[in-house]
Amino acid sequence: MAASLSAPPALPRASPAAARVRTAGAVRVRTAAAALGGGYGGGMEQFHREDPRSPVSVENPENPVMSNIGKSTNILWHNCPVGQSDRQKLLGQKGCVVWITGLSGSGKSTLACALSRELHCRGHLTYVLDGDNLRHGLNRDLSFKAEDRAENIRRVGEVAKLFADAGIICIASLISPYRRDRDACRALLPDSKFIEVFMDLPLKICEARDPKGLYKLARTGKIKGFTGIDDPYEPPVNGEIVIKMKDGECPSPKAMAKQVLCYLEENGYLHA
Ligand SMILES: Nc1ncnc2c1ncn2[C@@H]1O[C@H](COP(=O)(O)OS(=O)(=O)O)[C@@H](OP(=O)(O)O)[C@H]1O
Ligand SMILES: Nc1ncnc2c1ncn2[C@@H]1O[C@H](COP(=O)(O)OP(=O)(O)O)[C@@H](O)[C@H]1O
Repeated sequence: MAASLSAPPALPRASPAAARVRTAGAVRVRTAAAALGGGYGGGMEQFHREDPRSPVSVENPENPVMSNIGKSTNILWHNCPVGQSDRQKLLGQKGCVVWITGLSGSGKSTLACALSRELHCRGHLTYVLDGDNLRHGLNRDLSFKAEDRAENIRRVGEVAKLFADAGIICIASLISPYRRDRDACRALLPDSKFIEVFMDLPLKICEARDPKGLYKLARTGKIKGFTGIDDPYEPPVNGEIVIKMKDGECPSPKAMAKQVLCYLEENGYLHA
């Protein structure tokens, strides 16, 4: 239906790909103006996809769909002939994200490592994305104020999604204190590929552990905005897995890992 359409009058700084498709005379473009609701007039709006993030299948190379996403203009989704299901078959598992959330000191990293080890021993490919570690590199420009935590979680959600797409069991271990940010990650991973694990341990226990001495610093005002002390933690409402105390005891790292492992087994993630 777009074959009769011509390119909009002033396509801002066309990429080589855009130039290529324009000379083919069959351009469908979602412009920055259109993205803002202005459009180019002439019915360009009709070519918007409902979800500009969803992959564009370039089934008809004569008629590709150009998109503007965020600050990226004139971009085109390229499909690869080897897909997620091919990689999953190769690995004998389903790519997914095990998202571990909870207070500092609740045992997120301990569970992430124990789970990764258990899965590895059973021949499964995993990768751990640990909040502390990522803040040494990818997220080193981010602080602990709310908008930076949100950006932290957004980036890790996107990276985790790539790992899951690669067929890997990605274990993300971050405080991720705000429900909205975690839910946004869940939305990135449909088909139950986002498994939220809540470390439901009382603040008192986490604070007593205080392996890095951060709670002490927060209590004396030397760290501001510390989660659980003077910054909020919003527990999951409908998470898949809850790790909690039993008879006043915290389950051992192995027991916590087993709980998650059973979930993965029972829900078919450990088979392609
Ligand atoms: N203000 C404040 N609040 C919470 N945590 C703090 C803060 N400052 C430093 N730290 C240390 O940073 C680790 C948490 O990083 P995350 O990336 O997981 O945090 S978040 O998800 O963006 O909230 C966290 O690591 P864990 O103890 O492993 O959770 C802390 O060691
Ligand atoms: N299940 C557990 N039983 C006993 N101690 C634990 C358990 N999980 C973690 N710990 C201890 O608690 C402290 C905090 O654990 P950690 O995994 O670093 O938490 P987080 O990543 O949530 O900050 C560490 O000293 C760790 O050894």
